[in-house]
This record gives sequence, structure tokens and C-alpha cells, in this order.
Amino acid sequence: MTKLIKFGGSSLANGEQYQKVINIIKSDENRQIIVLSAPGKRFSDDIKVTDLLIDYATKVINKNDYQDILKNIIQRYQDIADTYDISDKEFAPIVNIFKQLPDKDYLNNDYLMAAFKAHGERMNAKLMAIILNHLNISAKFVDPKELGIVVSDENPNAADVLDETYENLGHFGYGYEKLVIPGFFGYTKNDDIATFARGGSDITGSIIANGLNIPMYENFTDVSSIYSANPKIINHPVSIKKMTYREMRELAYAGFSVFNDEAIIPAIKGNVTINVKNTNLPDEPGTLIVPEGSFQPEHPITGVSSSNRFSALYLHKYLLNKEVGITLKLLTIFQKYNISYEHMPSGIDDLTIIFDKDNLDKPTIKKLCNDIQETIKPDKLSWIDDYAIIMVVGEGMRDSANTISDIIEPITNDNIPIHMINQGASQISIMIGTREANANQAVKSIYKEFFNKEK
Ligand SMILES: Nc1ncnc2c1ncn2[C@@H]1O[C@H](COP(=O)(O)OP(=O)(O)O)[C@@H](O)[C@H]1O
Ligand SMILES: N[C@@H](CC(=O)OP(=O)(O)O)C(=O)O
Repeated sequence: MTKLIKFGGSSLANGEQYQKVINIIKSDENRQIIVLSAPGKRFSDDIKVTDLLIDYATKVINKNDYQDILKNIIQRYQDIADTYDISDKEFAPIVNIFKQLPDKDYLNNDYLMAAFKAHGERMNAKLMAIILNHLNISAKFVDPKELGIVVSDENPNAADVLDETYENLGHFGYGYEKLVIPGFFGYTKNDDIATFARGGSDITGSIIANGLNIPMYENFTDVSSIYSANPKIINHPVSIKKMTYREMRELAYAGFSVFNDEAIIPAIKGNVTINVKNTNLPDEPGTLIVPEGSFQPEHPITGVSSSNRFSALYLHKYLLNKEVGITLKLLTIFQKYNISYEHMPSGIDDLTIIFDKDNLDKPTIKKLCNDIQETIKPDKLSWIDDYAIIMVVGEGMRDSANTISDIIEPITNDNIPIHMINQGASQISIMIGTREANANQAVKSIYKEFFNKEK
């Protein structure tokens, strides 16, 4: 049974990590389809190649000197190539492609940025194919163009996959050699490179597993499993052995960065089992992400996550509930600025609109607030810049009447102000709004209540 394996940046950060990846590839002949990220951090203060490329692109856009950053980027790949005694002749195309990036034509600076970023994965996959062949493992670099990964063109740095991709993949034929594919990007209908949002190599893995009908997607990272809480917040959290797609999606949405939340959707549609595994300890079983109803949950909640990437607009107006068309007016304003909102909990005279901070800048926030003030004329309007969302998620939650009180009580006992509670929209999660400064403590309090560990 053919498997698709994806390695994240931490698994490909240097020659030593590359060797672990190669050992994993060699250890199971079914591991034929290989999707790679760009080299990530070698140590905690290091800079990911994707971020170096963003710096390179920014310098090109601003017409600043980019020679140092370019040297730095090439050196990351050179260090890996040197571990395997790759000749200068074989390595030269990688150097040239990086050097020539500023000379290409781009539709605009957003497309330039996307193309520069994508070359982190593109050159990494090229280098891996060279190294595998050097080690007598027959391998071929395959560009997303060849596979027919077609993406939307509205936002070239946060593109969406188009349906025709799956048809194209259905026609893609391959033999016995390993295919080494760069993650994170595709091509628009106009043949321009566009990337997924950050962390999007996971999405490429899911799309290809779905399109090539591969039932097992092994996602290799730097932790031995998905834990019930972020290990940076809780020491030695409980490992999740099995979880459902929708649990993963909700937890990934709010902070479980180990697997991209958008990457779940192609896997669901293709009924692909995802196995998150550790490149450093590949024999450990890791976490399986599977369809609903296929197993009994171990705990009443599966995980608790938190994310600080939100902002909120609070507005108060008497008789808001009676005002016909108010939501339409708000949505029209959002559309004017090309903004989507994440959540909109409301009361009789109050409304909070929660946004993803990454999609907003200061001038847009100002214009948005002015327009809302003028159009809606609220009695009070305020902007909360440091909004955090806590997600408590578990298929087991539906069966227990006490879960909501068990979640809220420890937070209130710790005097953490709660700005919003949303239960019911999803039967398997409770969403809690709080301020950024209180988010980690809220996670600790809830985790302690359910998993009886440290606070
Ligand atoms: N609940 C969680 N379980 C495991 N890891 C988590 C969790 N929440 C956040 N993480 C973080 O996700 C990291 C791995 O994801 P990522 O940075 O995308 O890795 P990669 O370099 O493999 O793409 C871990 O090192 C860990 O710090
Ligand atoms: N390299 C890209 C895409 C990606 O998915 O990376 P990683 O697998 O290292 O999270 C990024 O940093 O966003």
C-alpha cells in the first residue's frame, strides 16, 4: 500500500535531520510519495528559510541590497549538500535559480513574494531528489505544475486549491521511483506561483493523498504525537492516540499548529488516514486522525488549545435586535475592505465581531471603525486588539451534561475574565473568548481539571 509522507521544516533543517528523513524513506518501501517543506529552524532562535526568503523578497521590492540574505539562503542548502558530498556542478542549478529570482517577471509584488517563498520548498525538493539519487535511491523531483495543482488567484500568499486539481491528479501516472514534491504552493490558471497560508505544506500533502487515492498520509514533525495541550504551555501533556478529523480541525484552528487546520478538508473528502509522527523517534506510533464514529474517545475532552491571533470589535446599541438589516450593513462594510470575519456572537443590544488579526492592518481597522460608526451609529464602539480564543474540543463532550461547568468553573475560580462563550454551534467544542494575557492560564486551569496534571 503506497503511503504519502510529508516532512515539516524542523525535520529538514540541516544535514543531520536530512539523514533521519532518508532513513525513514528507506525503512518502508511503501513510502513513495514524499512532500517536503523548506528547511526550518536548527535551534530555537534560528530563522526558517521561508522567513529568510520573505526578507529577500522584501529587499528586492524595496530595492535594497540583498546580497547578504541571498548568501545566507544559499548557504542553508549548501550545508546540507556538503553533508552528502554533492558536487558543485550538481548544486549549481539551485544557486542559479535563487540568484535569478529577482530577474523574473511577476504580476505584482504579492506574486513576487509568493514565488520567492515557494522556492524554499521547491529547491529543497530538488536537493532531496539529487541526494536520494546520489545514494542510489531512484527519485524524481515533481513540480506542482506537473501534478496539476491549480490554485485560486485572489490572494497569491493564501491561495485555495481549485477542484480541477483532483481531476488532474487522477490522470497523473507514476512508476516505482520515489516522487519528491515541494509543499506549500501551486500554480494559478495563469501559470503564476501562489502559496497557501503559512504552514501550508500540510495542505499539499492532503491534496495529493486525496487526488492520488492514497489512504495513508504520514505527517512527520518534531513531536511524538499530538498532545492534549500545547507542550509549550503544559509540561508533558497527555498524548492523543486517536482523534477525529473535526477534533483536529477545531484544535488546529485555535493553536495546535502541529497540523494545519485547512489541511484536514482534502483528507476528509478523500477518506485519508493521517498519522502524525516524530522524525526523531519514527518508531513511536504517533497520533492517528480518522473519521468520526470509528472509535470510543478516551477522555471527556480530547484537547484544549488557545490562539492569540484574533482582534474583536465590540458594539453596543439599544434595540440592536430589532434593527432590520443591521447584519447586512456590517457585511457590506466588510466586503468593501475585503475582510472576512471569524465569529459574531450577539446579545439583545450588543454584538462582538471577531477577526483574524493576520488579515488586518492599522489603517484598515481605522477605516472599518469609522464606516461602522457612521453607518450603524452605535452607542458604544470599541476595538480589542489582544483577543484570544480558547477551544475545548472532544467528541466525548456530547455525552456528558457536566462538561460545560467543568470547563467554566476552573477559569472563574482563577478570576479569568470571560468575554464570550460559544457552545452549540459545534456539538463537539466550546469556544471561550478572553484576553491574550489570560489565555495560557485558562488553558492550564482547564487542562488540570480534565487531565489532573500540573497547573
Ligand atoms: N497540541 C500540540 N501537540 C503537539 N505539538 C504542538 C501542539 N500544539 C502546538 N504544537 C507545536 O507544534 C510544533 C510542530 O509543528 P510545526 O512547527 O508545524 O512543525 P514542522 O516543522 O514539522 O512543520 C511542535 O514542536 C509543538 O511546539
Ligand atoms: N515553509 C512554509 C510552509 C510550511 O508548511 O512549513 P512547515 O512545514 O515548516 O510548518 C512555512 O514556513 O510556512
